[in-house]
Amino acid sequence: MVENVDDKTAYKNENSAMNAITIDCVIFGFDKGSLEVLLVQHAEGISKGKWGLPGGWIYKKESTDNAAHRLLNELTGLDNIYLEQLKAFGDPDRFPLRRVITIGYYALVKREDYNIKAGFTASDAQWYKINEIPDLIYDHNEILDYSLKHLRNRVRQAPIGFNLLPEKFTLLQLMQLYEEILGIEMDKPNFRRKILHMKLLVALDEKQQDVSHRAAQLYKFDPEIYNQLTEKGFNFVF
Ligand SMILES: O=P(O)(O)OC[C@H]1O[C@@H](O)[C@H](O)[C@@H]1O
Repeated sequence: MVENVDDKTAYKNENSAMNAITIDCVIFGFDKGSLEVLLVQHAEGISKGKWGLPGGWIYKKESTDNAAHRLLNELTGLDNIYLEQLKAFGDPDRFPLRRVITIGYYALVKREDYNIKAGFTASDAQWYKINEIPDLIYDHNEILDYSLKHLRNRVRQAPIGFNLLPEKFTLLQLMQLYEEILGIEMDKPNFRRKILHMKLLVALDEKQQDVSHRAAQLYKFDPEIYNQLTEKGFNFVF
């Protein structure tokens, strides 16, 4: 029990906390081989007309996790997303009017599985390619950069991102997924050797269909090894 804090002070502190903590969500989407981020255009307030990450204020009787899901849903229509908390961004000058700390959340989704619809305080919601991000409000470009670095570390340690591919895929599709998320170019024979060495893939007795070039072999993930690697983690060095 904290001493010397009367009810009035506690009430004041609770109110000030509600005005000093916000949520921001970085939603990465993968679509046709390209990595994108979901942004919203503000319809009101000091950032009217500008683009930023979907986020905002937390209700008094709401957990931060619930606030993240609610805000994302109200602003963009996205629902049932697995959001992971990233970290708090607390630069004293990050918000122009007063001290506001924001809690970052992030997710990586298959774009085609979701429909976007702007609502609440957003006039528009759009996916932006990762290398075509405009100037965002407040510190949102920094939050996005931090999230991207985090995502890049994560894909080297766990088989996240694999669920962005179709059930049956070619080695080239898998390599392109890694290249796009990591923002690097890979050597195909090297990638092939290393990925096959992990025994994570099952070669199918099937080839690509309806392609103009030479049809490539199709693979799928071995679910048992996939789960083992998800639990234990790995170190993907290409
Ligand atoms: O929606 P407004 O009031 O412009 O933004 C206020 C706060 O909500 C968050 O998204 C921002 O990062 C900021 O911390």
